[in-house]
Amino acid sequence: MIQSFEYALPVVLEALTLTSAPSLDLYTKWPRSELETFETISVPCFGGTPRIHVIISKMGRYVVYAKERAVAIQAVCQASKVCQSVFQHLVANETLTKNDKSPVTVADFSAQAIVNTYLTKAFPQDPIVGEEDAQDLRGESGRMLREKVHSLTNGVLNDSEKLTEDQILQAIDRGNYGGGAQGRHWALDPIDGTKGFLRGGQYAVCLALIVDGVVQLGVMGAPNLPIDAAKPDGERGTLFVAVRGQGAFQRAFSQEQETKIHFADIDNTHNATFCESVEAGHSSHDDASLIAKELGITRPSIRMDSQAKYCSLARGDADIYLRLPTSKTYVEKIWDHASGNVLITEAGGKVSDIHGQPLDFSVGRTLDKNSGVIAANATIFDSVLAAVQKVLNP
Ligand SMILES: Nc1ncnc2c1ncn2[C@@H]1O[C@H](COP(=O)(O)O)[C@@H](OP(=O)(O)O)[C@H]1O
Ligand SMILES: [Mg+2]
Ligand SMILES: [Mg+2]
Ligand SMILES: [Mg+2]
Repeated sequence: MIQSFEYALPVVLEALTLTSAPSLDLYTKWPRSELETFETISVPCFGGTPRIHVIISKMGRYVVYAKERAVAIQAVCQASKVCQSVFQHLVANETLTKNDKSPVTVADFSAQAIVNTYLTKAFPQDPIVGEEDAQDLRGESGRMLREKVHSLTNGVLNDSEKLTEDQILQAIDRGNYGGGAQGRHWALDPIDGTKGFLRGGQYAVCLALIVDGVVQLGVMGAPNLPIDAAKPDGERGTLFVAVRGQGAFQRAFSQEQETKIHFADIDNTHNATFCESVEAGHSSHDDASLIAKELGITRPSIRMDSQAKYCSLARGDADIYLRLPTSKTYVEKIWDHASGNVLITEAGGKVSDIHGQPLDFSVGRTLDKNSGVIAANATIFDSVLAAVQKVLNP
């Protein structure tokens, strides 16, 4: 614990100069009395130097989110490991069909148990909105799955962190928070794109920190995404990180050095590439092709599962993401978009729903006030929105 302002100041400045101006603005608002709540931790840092010490605050408002960033990265990396190993050994009875007919696997449950365990250890007061719950793992009918999730989860946690079956069920069910507009909570999709995961396509472990209804931090692990889209057969396993006001970064799973990422330069939609879900039931392919025509796009769409689409845009592999409603009743979930949302804005993009409204993460577990999603480079966003509105006439 650092007690003295004089000692803390240079280290605070060192930490803040690593980030962009908004964080420096935060410093000026920092009440002197709160300096006593700082602690020093070691985190992977941006571009080059392997590790530095930074100061963090335990007070929600004035943090640079250094500890949150480091913990989220560790949790997502460990959960991604489980997904990778499960994929190689998944057997038929390790996948269930949920009430909404969507699939869930032992990897989804284990990834949620792992991330929630790390979050709870580091931030015991923070509630979590997680996609899965442990209902199907309880009782005699859930025994086989429960045992499998138990061994997978403990396979990743180190000796001092090992959990009993009951503790694993509790960890998963810590994701039952209702969300809302006040305070901090995490949003977790342990595997986004479970269908992609099952077919060997793209999927992502997606974790976001939401504070007073606004996404502040997003970390995504995409185990099947090539580190360089220009080398599709090259190394796979890419981690994406964004903190509001501090930029967007990617790194390989295999190393800690991060690279700053940004949308591709584009000023005309004719030259754009757009991406959409593989599943026509998640986003209307027919409407997307009409919108593409309206925008003068000639390149075929990139169909990709999961929030890897947001990642692809953020590093310039594609320019537009269209998620166009296929039914009037489906409501998007916050865990399907929270981490992608901050990644897009930090990489120079804009996100809205089909009405042009920002995604509202303050209304609970769902994006109840929104319909569909559009993301694009800020330079062409207005043209894309206009085309969406012309075609859908929402
Ligand atoms: N009718 C629907 N419309 C839009 N999204 C849907 C949907 N049914 C399911 N989804 C969501 O689509 C997500 C996958 O998105 P994508 O098509 O971009 O890969 C799923 O996440 P999970 O795989 O985490 O369940 C699920 O939450
Ligand atoms: Mg699901
Ligand atoms: Mg999802
Ligand atoms: Mg999921």
